[in-house]
Amino acid sequence: MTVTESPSHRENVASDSEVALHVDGLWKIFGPKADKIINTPDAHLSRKDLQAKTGHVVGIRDVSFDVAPGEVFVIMGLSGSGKSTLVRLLTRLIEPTAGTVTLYGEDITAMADKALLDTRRRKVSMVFQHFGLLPHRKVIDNVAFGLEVRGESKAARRTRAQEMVDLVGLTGYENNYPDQLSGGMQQRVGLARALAADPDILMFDEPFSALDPLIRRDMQNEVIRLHREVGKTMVFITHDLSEALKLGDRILIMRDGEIVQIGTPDEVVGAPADDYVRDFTSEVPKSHVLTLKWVMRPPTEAVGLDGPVLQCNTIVRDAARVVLNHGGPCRVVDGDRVVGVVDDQDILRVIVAEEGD
Ligand SMILES: Nc1ncnc2c1ncn2[C@@H]1O[C@H](COP(=O)(O)OP(=O)(O)OP(=O)(O)O)[C@@H](O)[C@H]1O
Repeated sequence: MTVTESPSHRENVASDSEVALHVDGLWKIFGPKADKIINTPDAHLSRKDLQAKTGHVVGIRDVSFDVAPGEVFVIMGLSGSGKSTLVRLLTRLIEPTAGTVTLYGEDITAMADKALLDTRRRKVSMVFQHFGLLPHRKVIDNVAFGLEVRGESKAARRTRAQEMVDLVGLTGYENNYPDQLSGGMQQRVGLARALAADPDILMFDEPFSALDPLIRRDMQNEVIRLHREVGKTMVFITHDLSEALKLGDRILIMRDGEIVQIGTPDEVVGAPADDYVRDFTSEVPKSHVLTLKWVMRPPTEAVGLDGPVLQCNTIVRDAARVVLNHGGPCRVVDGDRVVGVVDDQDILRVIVAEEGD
């Protein structure tokens, strides 16, 4: 039988039981007496009430999650939801008030300064909205900067930096200075610099927010391509839902410093945890995100069917042509197991509902 595979990069998520990043009970309360507040009932007051009562601000409240090796994990929320605080806590650029962060088995929260610095240099790369390039250094030397800091030889860092410049499509611009490049190209330098260190994990804090929409789309595609090529674990912060849905294997949605939902794009759109997420996702073109799992009917009608067979993780839009061409019900499988059937009506229902949105 022919099985139509979903082309999604989401299949790259490691099924490995090893965890790349483990975050457990993480809190950040801003203010001089945060330590005193953490284990009291006050810690559970709303952000507004705690601030009114004590002058302290809850940045992050009891956040726990795991990121799998090779996963693209997106943290998404509106302004003030705590995204930047959370990503800074992960490498202790901000000290947590409580909780632990473990990177590939190493407890970041317990590290002494030297070990922490070493971890930041060797195991984690950050990409920020403001590229943070050194203006007096050429592209190649910006890309090599992290390698220089950690003492690699000039020849080794040149070779590595050139490979990274080529990887991000900047061949020929090695000797330019940052101000001779467009915003999109400067962010490519930022990506090359982050990858040059061969880190265990890449963290992106709203890297494309300052770019205009077309360049932004190019850069998102670039991240997808680079992820396919290098397979690194990525934590990506954004306030943009379409960016989150496009890039994320899973998405963590935050509000007021708390987790509202963690799920795959189709889970977030197909089964929003509450009205807040439902509101967020109401404008999303469902056929671009939902998989057949969400639209199929029970497999009872599958007996005796032949014709096309589709994997249940195929995006509805990608399955539409096959199903509509076939005309009748098609089997939906999970691996080899038949889990449902889908016909043209099931597909059209999603597409028509989308037109009505
Ligand atoms: N140093 C600080 N002192 C006091 N409060 C802070 C501090 N840093 C952040 N906050 C507060 O913590 C909350 C979360 O802020 P954070 O910047 O992490 O949100 P965000 O989701 O990244 O927002 P944005 O997208 O606007 O940057 C906000 O209420 C903010 O005012």
